[in-house]
Amino acid sequence: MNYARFLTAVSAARKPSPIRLLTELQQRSPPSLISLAGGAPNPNTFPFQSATIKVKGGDDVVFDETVMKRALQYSGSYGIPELVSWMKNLQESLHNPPTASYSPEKGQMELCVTTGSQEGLCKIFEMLVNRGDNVLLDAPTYSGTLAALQPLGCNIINVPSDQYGIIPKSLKGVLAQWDPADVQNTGSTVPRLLYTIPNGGNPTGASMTLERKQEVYELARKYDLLIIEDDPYYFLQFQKPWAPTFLSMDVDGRVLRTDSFSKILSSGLRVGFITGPKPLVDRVVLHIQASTMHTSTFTQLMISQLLHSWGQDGFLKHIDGVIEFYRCQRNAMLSSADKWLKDVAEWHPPMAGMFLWIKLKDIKDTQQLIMERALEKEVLLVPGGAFNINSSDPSPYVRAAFSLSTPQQIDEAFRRLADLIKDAMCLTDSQKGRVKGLI
Ligand SMILES: Cc1ncc(COP(=O)(O)O)c(CNc2cc3ccccc3n(O)c2=O)c1O
Repeated sequence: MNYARFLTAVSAARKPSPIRLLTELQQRSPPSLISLAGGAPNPNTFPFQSATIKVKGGDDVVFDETVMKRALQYSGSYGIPELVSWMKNLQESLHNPPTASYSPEKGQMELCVTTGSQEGLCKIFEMLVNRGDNVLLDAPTYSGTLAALQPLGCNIINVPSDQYGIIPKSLKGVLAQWDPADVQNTGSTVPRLLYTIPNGGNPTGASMTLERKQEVYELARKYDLLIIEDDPYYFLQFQKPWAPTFLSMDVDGRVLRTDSFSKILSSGLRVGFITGPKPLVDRVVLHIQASTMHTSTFTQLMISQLLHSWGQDGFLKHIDGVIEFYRCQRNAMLSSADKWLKDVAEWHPPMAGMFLWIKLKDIKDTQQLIMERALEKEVLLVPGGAFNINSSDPSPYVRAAFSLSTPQQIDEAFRRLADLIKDAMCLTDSQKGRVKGLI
């Protein structure tokens, strides 16, 4: 892979920070080293002494005075070594990436910790996307991705998809407007990136099949695309075996995968991961050095202690409990949807994630209906337009999350939604004319 062709001028210009290099060096040196180098504050001046974080059904996370001093101090930009190595081992166990055994220049699997996968996405886009670039993704998509991408001034090209994710034949059709031979030419307009959410898509709940991933990967090889596999719902797949990932089939070193602990350990701790080819992950780390320096050492140590006490088996056992919770929530939402909405809406049961993507049958655009009239009925959902490449494009969909409300609240919410839709349908034609989005 020629990774240089993917980098923006800004990313290519990034250089290692000498100070950060010293921190990495010091972290790898024996305690006998005496450093007068780093401008780090003396932790003896910090007011926090120790901490014990109680863990449900497990060993507490204990920060004694020594650990607390480390937790409160600067750390390396890749992430603290013990967390990075634990995660690398997990990625190798789960995905067995071909790149794990590659040389660095060939795209060896590298991993860095990010402050949520949102930071990972933002820095990946800023590393790869120039103004005017063509970027491929299957819309509707996560609004946070659009928020990170659109200000970069790229041209987002939609790839048709359905409840099983990207439709390979449609991707082939979109790419057919370019000649793969043009790919390496400077000034080529061939897209260089394909972004997708392969499991429990946000907002659609769609999950890609292995066959589709394989076809998409082959097209990415043909047109030399990087695949950004944004997979925060990977651990929320309701059926096993979990779908093989793009990372697991990445023989070329063309997959950048973002993972997140938000849906399984904590969203407020803000810990995510990028796994991908070393030449690209290293560039993201240079950006981290110049921006946040690193994700909070305290939260990394907290999570690392937990994961080391659990081991991979304990972690996966915890995940099983999380999956059971969301499966019950999903089933509750599906049963309430059947009960209240089947005459006025349609949907596909999600096989992962935390969202139900509901198409209202007689509504052209849900924006006004939800943002004004739903609030009167005291029910809140996200109107589908928020997930469109052009948010002002009408959307007959609403996104309903089954993560936080109880089954009883979900049932009452859908009763109110059904009420709202029927009210809207009973409007006279002239009244309908005044409510934007009604067919
Ligand atoms: C596909 C996809 N990729 C990346 C992320 C970011 O997750 P991170 O690891 O926590 O940074 C997400 C998080 N999605 C959401 C977050 C959120 C936060 C506050 C309030 C509402 C939120 N809604 O609605 C969301 O969908 C996601 O769905």
